[in-house]
Amino acid sequence: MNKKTRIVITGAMGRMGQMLIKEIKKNEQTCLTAALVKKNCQLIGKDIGEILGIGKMDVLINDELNMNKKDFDVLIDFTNTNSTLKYLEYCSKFKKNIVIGTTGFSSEEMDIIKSYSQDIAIIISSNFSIGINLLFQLIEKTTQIIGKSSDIDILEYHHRNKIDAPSGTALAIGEVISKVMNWDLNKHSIYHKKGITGIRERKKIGFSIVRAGNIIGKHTVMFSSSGEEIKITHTASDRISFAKGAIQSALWIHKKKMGLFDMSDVLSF
Ligand SMILES: NC(=O)C1=CN([C@@H]2O[C@H](COP(=O)(O)OP(=O)(O)OC[C@H]3O[C@@H](n4cnc5c(N)ncnc54)[C@H](OP(=O)(O)O)[C@@H]3O)[C@@H](O)[C@H]2O)C=CC1
Ligand SMILES: O=C(O)C1=N[C@H](C(=O)O)C[C@H](O)C1
Repeated sequence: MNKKTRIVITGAMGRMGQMLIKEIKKNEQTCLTAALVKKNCQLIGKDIGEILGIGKMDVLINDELNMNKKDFDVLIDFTNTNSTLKYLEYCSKFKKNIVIGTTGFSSEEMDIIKSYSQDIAIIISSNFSIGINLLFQLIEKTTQIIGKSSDIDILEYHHRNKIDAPSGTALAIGEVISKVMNWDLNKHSIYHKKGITGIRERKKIGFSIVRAGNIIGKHTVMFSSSGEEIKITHTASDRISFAKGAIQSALWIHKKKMGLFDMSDVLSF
């Protein structure tokens, strides 16, 4: 019988961490070997399964990845940028592959992540849902056809607790559009407008951001041209869509030796 892929989850008590652990428990191809939380968390030493109400998993909540390299195959991280880079360093040291879901990295931090991919295999994706990765394809095609004759806006909506903006997904959509249009996204973006802003500039992508309630994640791309408007929207109604994609990615990257990949490699779109 094939061995299960042994997974470490960081940010175990986070919104994504909890969803990932629940899905790992259900998946016959995976098992959880560590559930990591911030230092001095009150839950350290307790069984993660019992805390999440899904039955004892014999994995005690911990704040240190003090395992030697034989204890896990892949680490999945949905925490914050500083924490992710710490775990990435650990994975590189012990030649363990990593799935990164955390968003909000600077371009310098992305360069650091890329440098580690010479030693280990890394999957990083701002959005592990299949739907958003399909949307990337739809946006690329739409931009090729009507990008030159449209004002293009990206509207993203998330829960009130999201600490980064715009979303990683919105930026990824912006990069898809910029690549087609041969633009530098940093120079071709418009953010919140206030006061007498003047007429909208052409050749710029407008970003609009909403943080409210418990919105899981919604992204709308709007192409407005004279006489018509096209809107393409993806709505995530449950974090399970992200968790399933991240776990599929962990299974995919388990045996890879090195390299930097994203969800489109896993889906082989
Ligand atoms: N790529 C994708 O498909 C998706 C990406 N995301 C991204 O994932 C990230 C997390 O999102 P979400 O789960 O909603 O956020 P949460 O804040 O709910 O979860 C993050 C968790 O990480 C914990 N944490 C912080 N530092 C450390 C550390 N050093 N070691 C271990 N745990 C730590 C936090 O603890 P504490 O609360 O005590 O600070 C928290 O429990 C965000 O960047 C978000 O944008 C989210 C959904 C999908
Ligand atoms: O913080 C979230 O919740 C999400 N963040 C990701 C992003 O920044 O794009 C993905 C998803 O939209 C949910």
